[in-house]
Amino acid sequence: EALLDDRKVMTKSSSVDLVTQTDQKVEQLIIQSVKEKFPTHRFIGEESVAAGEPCILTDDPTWIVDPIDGTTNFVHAGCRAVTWYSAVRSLLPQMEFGVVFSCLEDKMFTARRGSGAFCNGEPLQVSGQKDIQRSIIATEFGSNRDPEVVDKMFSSLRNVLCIPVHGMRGAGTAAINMCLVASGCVEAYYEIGMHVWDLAASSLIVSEAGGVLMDVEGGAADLMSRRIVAANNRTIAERIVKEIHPFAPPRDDAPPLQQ
Ligand SMILES: O=P([O-])([O-])O[C@@H]1[C@@H](O)[C@H](O)[C@@H](O)[C@H](O)[C@@H]1O
Ligand SMILES: [Mg+2]
Ligand SMILES: [Mg+2]
Repeated sequence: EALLDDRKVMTKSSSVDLVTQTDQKVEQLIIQSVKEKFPTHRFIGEESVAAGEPCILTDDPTWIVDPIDGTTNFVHAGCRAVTWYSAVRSLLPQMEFGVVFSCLEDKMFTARRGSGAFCNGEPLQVSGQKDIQRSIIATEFGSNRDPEVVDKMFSSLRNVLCIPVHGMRGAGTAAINMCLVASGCVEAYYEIGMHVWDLAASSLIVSEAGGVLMDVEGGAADLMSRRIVAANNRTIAERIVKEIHPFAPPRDDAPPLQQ
C-alpha cells in the first residue's frame, strides 16, 4: 500500500538523505510490538536517532532497527528491504539474531548466533570463489555529496574495478548487498558512510553464512565506525582492503556536537 501511496518525501542530513512517513511508521510498529513483549529492552532506530534519541549500546538487550533500508529505492517505487536485529552490546560475537525482509521479492533472511543463516528457511552459504578476478563486488555511494568524499569513493571504485573484477553492483540497500554476499551471489560488499542500522542484521547473516567482516583498513569490523568490508573469505576481503581509499565519517556512537 505504501509503495502506491507514500510519495511525501522529506530529507534529513542532506537533500539526498531521504525519509518518508512509512519509514517512521514501520519503525514505530516494530518498536511498539517488541516493547509489548520485552518492556525493558532498548532500541536504536534510524528514525528515532534522527529525531534526537541516543545511539549508544549498553549491556542491556538492544534492538537495532532500520525500518526501510533503501528509502531511495522506495521513493523511486522499488522498496527492497526492511531490516531489524537484536544485539547484546556492540561486539559481533554478542549479536543474537538478525532479520532482513526483502518485501518485493518476499525473501526473509534470518540468522541466529551459532545456528547458521537462512533465506525463507533454506540455508545460506557464501561463494567459494578465492580469485578476485572472477568475482562480483557490490558497493554504494551513500548520501554524502561532498566532492572530496565522492573523489575518494570513485578512486576506490576505480581501483577495485581495475583489479580487474567481473563486475560491480549495488542493490541500493546495504542490507540486501550483504545478503547477496551471504547468498553467494556476489563475493563482497564494501562501503564507507552507512550506519549501524544498515549493517547490524545482515552482518550476522554474512558471518553465519561463512563470510568475513573487516574494517576498510583491514582491522576488526566495528559496526559503529560506518565502514565495512563483508566478503566470502579473508583472501577476497584483504584484496579489497588494498584498493580502498579510506576515510572516517563521524562515528554513530559519537557524542552529539555541542550547540
Ligand atoms: O537510509 P536507508 O535507505 O535506510 O539506508 C541507505 C543504505 O542502505 C544505502 O545502501 C547506503 O548507501 C546509504 O548510505 C543509506 O544508509
Ligand atoms: Mg538503511
Ligand atoms: Mg532506513
